[in-house]
Amino acid sequence: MAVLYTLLLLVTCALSVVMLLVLFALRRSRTPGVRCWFAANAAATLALPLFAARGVAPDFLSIEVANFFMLGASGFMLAGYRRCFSRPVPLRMLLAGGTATLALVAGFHYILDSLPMRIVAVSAFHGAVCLAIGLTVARVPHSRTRYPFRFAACAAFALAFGHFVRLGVYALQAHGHDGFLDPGLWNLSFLAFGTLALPLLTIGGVMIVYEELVARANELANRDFLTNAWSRRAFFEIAERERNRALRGHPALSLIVFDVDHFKAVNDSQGHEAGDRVLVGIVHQVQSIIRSVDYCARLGGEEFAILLPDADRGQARAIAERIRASVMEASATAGMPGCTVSAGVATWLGKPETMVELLRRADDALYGAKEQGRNRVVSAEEMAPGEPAAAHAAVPQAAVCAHGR
Ligand SMILES: Nc1nc2c(ncn2[C@@H]2O[C@H](COP(=O)(O)OP(=O)(O)OP(=O)(O)O)[C@@H](O)[C@H]2O)c(=O)[nH]1
Repeated sequence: MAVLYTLLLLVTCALSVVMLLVLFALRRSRTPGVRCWFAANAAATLALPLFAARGVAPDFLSIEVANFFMLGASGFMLAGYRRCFSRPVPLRMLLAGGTATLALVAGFHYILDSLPMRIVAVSAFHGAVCLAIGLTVARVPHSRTRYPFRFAACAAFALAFGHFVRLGVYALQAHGHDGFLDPGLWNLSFLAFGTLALPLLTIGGVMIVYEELVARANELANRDFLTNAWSRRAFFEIAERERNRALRGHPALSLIVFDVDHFKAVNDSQGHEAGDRVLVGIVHQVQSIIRSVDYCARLGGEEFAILLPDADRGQARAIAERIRASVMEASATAGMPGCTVSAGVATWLGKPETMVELLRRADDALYGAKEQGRNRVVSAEEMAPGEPAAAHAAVPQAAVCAHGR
């Protein structure tokens, strides 16, 4: 049986080495926490062979030094999770708890030699750390709906529970034993359970980092770098999704396309950087006007689209009008001299109309607004059939090509 315990400890050590290799691959993710998790597994790889060497190596090494590294491993694991979520690391508390635990371990070794009491002391520390990890993850917004977060929180709470049961069992001396490597159901179960602790918490952390990296990559792909509006690519995906939703019983779906008037003149007179600031300022204003369910996307250059789910013709026009008035007002006060926008509004005609066709109608209305003198809103319905400004037909056509419709 002693061989089985030693084997379990060495398998745990091997798992920590595997975790080190996995974490090494994440070193360039620049995610806070990865280094701490790496340190946690490195500390465990040092501690576990020392535990396994009990009876062979001097007691000081297999008890005090081994526990020193194992307590450090727990502390680094918590620090990793705290840093990962930009939460402060309770360094003083960890140091105080770790030092007190280590003092108790030494006391229950040199003064009153009691293995159960040493186990009680370390279980209290490891249990508290796991509980703190579980609470840290569970408090992250939306953690309940995201699998990696649920996984890490459940693992941490289960491990905390296991440590506290272990503490209780040894505190009550429910099971008599003479040594760490004694054969016994409790010993074996706790050791087998403990084997999973660090790997489980590391895997939870790695899954969270992976999820965050995917979210970051999506954000980069879907957002316009300058204005943080949705990108053109994301716009067509969102538009298709909203059209499908509209087909399922929410038929009111409208689109505003707007464009900054004489923007070339802004660039030419005030410089490209000032032009950039104008674009950012306008999107900022639009975001403060539209509803949380609406989507503002940059189609290219100084042309933007706003998709309005559950908005009929009148509501869409009212929102476009508010945007136009707000930009004009800001142009007088907020460092965007002479800046106005023209907008075209179109409301989805139902099943036969594709999003590209809707965009074409909104675009035609926009160019109608430009032709009528700019700084105004025109609805697609106001345009006579066949009126689309031929000079601008190339823009929607480009969308047709890009999206295969
Ligand atoms: N600063 C800045 N300028 C841009 C950006 N993208 C496109 N532009 C400029 O936007 C201007 C668009 O000019 P035009 O297409 O002639 O349009 P306009 O001057 O706004 O005229 P109308 O739309 O007819 O009112 C060009 O000068 C482009 O260089 C950008 O990201 N930043």
